[in-house]
Amino acid sequence: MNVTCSYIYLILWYDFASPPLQIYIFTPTELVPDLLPRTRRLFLLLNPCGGRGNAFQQCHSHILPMITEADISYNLIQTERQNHARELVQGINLEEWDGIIVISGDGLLYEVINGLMERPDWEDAIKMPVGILPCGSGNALAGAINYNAGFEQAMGSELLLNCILLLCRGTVMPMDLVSVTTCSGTRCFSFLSVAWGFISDVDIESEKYRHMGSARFTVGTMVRVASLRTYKGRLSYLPVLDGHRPILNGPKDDLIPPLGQPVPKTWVTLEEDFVLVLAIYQSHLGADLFTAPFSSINDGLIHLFFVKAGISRASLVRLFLAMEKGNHIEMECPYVVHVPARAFRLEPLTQKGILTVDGEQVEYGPIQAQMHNLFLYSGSNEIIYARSKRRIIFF
Ligand SMILES: Nc1ncnc2c1ncn2[C@@H]1O[C@H](COP(=O)(O)OP(=O)(O)OP(=O)(O)O)[C@@H](O)[C@H]1O
Repeated sequence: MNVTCSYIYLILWYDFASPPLQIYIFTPTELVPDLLPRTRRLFLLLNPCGGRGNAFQQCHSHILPMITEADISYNLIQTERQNHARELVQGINLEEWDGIIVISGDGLLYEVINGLMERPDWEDAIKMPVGILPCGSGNALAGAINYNAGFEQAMGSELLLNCILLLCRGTVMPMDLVSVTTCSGTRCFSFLSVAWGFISDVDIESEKYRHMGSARFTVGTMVRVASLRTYKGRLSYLPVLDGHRPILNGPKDDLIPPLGQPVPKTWVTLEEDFVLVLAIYQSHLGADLFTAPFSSINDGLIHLFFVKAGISRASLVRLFLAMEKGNHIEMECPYVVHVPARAFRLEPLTQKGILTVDGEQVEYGPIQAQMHNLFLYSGSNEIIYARSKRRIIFF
């Protein structure tokens, strides 16, 4: 049969971006390679020091065989130091890649997103899909992606396998991105959380137990519960009054006045003794911490949680245990408050403390943040992609 002339060619392939199955019917006289979907090219960044330091082994035993099978081509670079990934993404040619994937914890993705935003062509750079294959300690974004994709909550290799499958499948979806300004005026971009008090203390103080993997947080929690501290601070936020998202014009912070100027009168301000303040925009704070069950990857909301002083140690432990399955919301503990917001400002009034953005320690002092729903760096499954004004992820 001469297929190059008088027959209609029926070519079936799976279009990963528009499930389920798409049928493409061609009536050409010739099959040309341009008509077939191009092999995806991914820029893989591996942190050999993330989590228990086994990313390299996971890469060779699971990741590379599966993505090769999925006909994805890649360049794999092992990061050599902190901020290496940030520098690398500032220099890449965007045209050459279909996505940047970190094989690490959330910290490396934080570097990648901020590296992209620091480029002079950030408006194009941020359209680059990004993704995460969890090989860190907390793996919060991977936990959120896994949940969003409908998988059972998973940890370790199971979570990694789910995420590799989603990457191979290749769907993209939008994700929220928040700009955070610290006391020196430095601005960074955050996809996960801002934390102060108990959570950031555990995160940073448990670095010394890094060899334990995610168990480091359990040990850190116990240590911190034993010497429970409270922090005085002022928390102001712009509440969500209607169901609509504000119309924002790019990454200019148009909801928050500069630090040092008072917040608008429409904001709510409270001064308290806090055990913790957490602003989270994903469902998970760690792969096994289902902190904001009502949150979705692109709901445009900052979920503000705070725990007030007065909570007993036992209640705090119960809170974190229930959080594993997301049942802490039903506890209705009077010391625990949740408010959805568009923007917030946190002014610590206690002299010493730890503040983190996406689990990374930042300078201590007043900090504020706002949601940018025009640049949604999707995290959902694997790859985040910004299409025009929205950021989308590959599943
Ligand atoms: N070669 C390297 N040596 C030392 N540190 C590195 C290297 N490459 C990257 N890093 C740094 O390691 C830090 C932690 O990385 P990562 O987030 O991947 O792991 P994690 O902290 O164990 O996981 P998670 O953030 O999910 O808790 C990042 O801040 C990153 O800058």
